[in-house]
Amino acid sequence: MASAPQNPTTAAAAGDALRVADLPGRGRGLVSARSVREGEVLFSEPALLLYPSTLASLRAYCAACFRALPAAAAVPCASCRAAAFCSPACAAAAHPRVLCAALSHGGGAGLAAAAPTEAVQEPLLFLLAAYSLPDPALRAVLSLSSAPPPPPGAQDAAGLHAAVAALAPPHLLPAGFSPDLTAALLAKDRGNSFAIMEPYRPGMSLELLKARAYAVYPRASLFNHDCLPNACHFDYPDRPGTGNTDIVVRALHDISEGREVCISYFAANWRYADRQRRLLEDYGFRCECDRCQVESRWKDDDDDNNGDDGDDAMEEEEDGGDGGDDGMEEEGDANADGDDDFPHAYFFVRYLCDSEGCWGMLAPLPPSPNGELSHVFECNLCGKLRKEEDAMPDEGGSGMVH
Ligand SMILES: C[S@@+](CC[C@H](N)C(=O)[O-])C[C@H]1O[C@@H](n2cnc3c(N)ncnc32)[C@H](O)[C@@H]1O
Repeated sequence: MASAPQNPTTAAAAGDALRVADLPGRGRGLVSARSVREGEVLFSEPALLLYPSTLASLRAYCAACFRALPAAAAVPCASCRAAAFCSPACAAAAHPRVLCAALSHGGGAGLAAAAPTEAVQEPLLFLLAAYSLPDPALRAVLSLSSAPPPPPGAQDAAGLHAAVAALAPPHLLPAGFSPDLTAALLAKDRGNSFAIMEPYRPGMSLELLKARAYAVYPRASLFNHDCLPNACHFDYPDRPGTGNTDIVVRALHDISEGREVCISYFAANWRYADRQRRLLEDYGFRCECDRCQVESRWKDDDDDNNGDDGDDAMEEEEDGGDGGDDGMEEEGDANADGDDDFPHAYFFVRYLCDSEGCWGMLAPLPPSPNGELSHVFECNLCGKLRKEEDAMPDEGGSGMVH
């Protein structure tokens, strides 16, 4: 398996590829402002908010850039001594100040006591990072769309608010600090955070792929969902230079001007019932995309085989969702009565990674600066590079323009 490219943002065509549009029944969305070619980088953008996924990841990764900490040369944070940086430059950049103060609380034990499980650590670390933001950035987070309220018992917003109040010095908290603001922020996290995944290394079990951090990207948060997406995102946290935590979004295939550009909020091979449940519970809408319209007519979709774990989908992309024989569709799934009932089989063959146990999406590498298409596809989860002809020996161009 070839390694992932180190500079995947090259060859973005001139001119902004996307514009924001109000779309009936979908809120805001991103629409192509011109025709887009397969593999094109639609944009890359830095995070508005970046936070460690767990307390364990705080100890393993630089608190500023989230690269793995060098074993010998890590620079401890001079204030909290609990977080560390990979270099003096990152130490100078610092880490979120409310989080830093919370890490010092109780001689360093306060945060761990308040958040004993990873399920609590993630939202608490989010809140501590969000309450560290300067006012305009906090308002930008609050301008994003909100996830629906979690089911009763799923997230204790009042308890998380009390933990922030106990851990953070009051003078560091914003004027509007309140249980309502905390609940509003948590709804933004659930609806908009992206996982920055541990990059795949050859030989690594795909089950060990975890999020090392989560990030909120203001523009990428405007992507609506489609079960047959025409774009997908990549992260390259270990690439050299600045911008290693930037999100990179690439087109899966050619997109004509005026088309909405969508990503999938979870692995694209989930079954109809699981997709609908997740989208309704975590994002508050019923999906009526072309694929769902076809699959809603299938008679025996296995509703029992869902394994949905209730995690936030956009945020928890690393969990694969379903585990085991996991409610994921196989190409030519028995649900389909025949080829006519599975018109999107092409999509699965071309864009779904075929590495064992992987559920990533394959997007073409960007066209070269002179416009030549790459014909090599990169998986956004395991990093596999696959030649186009290896997926579809008898096919020529993509044939997909939407
Ligand atoms: C990450 S935001 C996407 C941007 C959002 N539309 C906005 O106005 O900011 C997710 C929310 O967008 C809406 N959404 C996303 N995909 C949708 C779809 N296919 N159909 C209807 N609503 C959708 C839902 O309200 C969902 O909770």
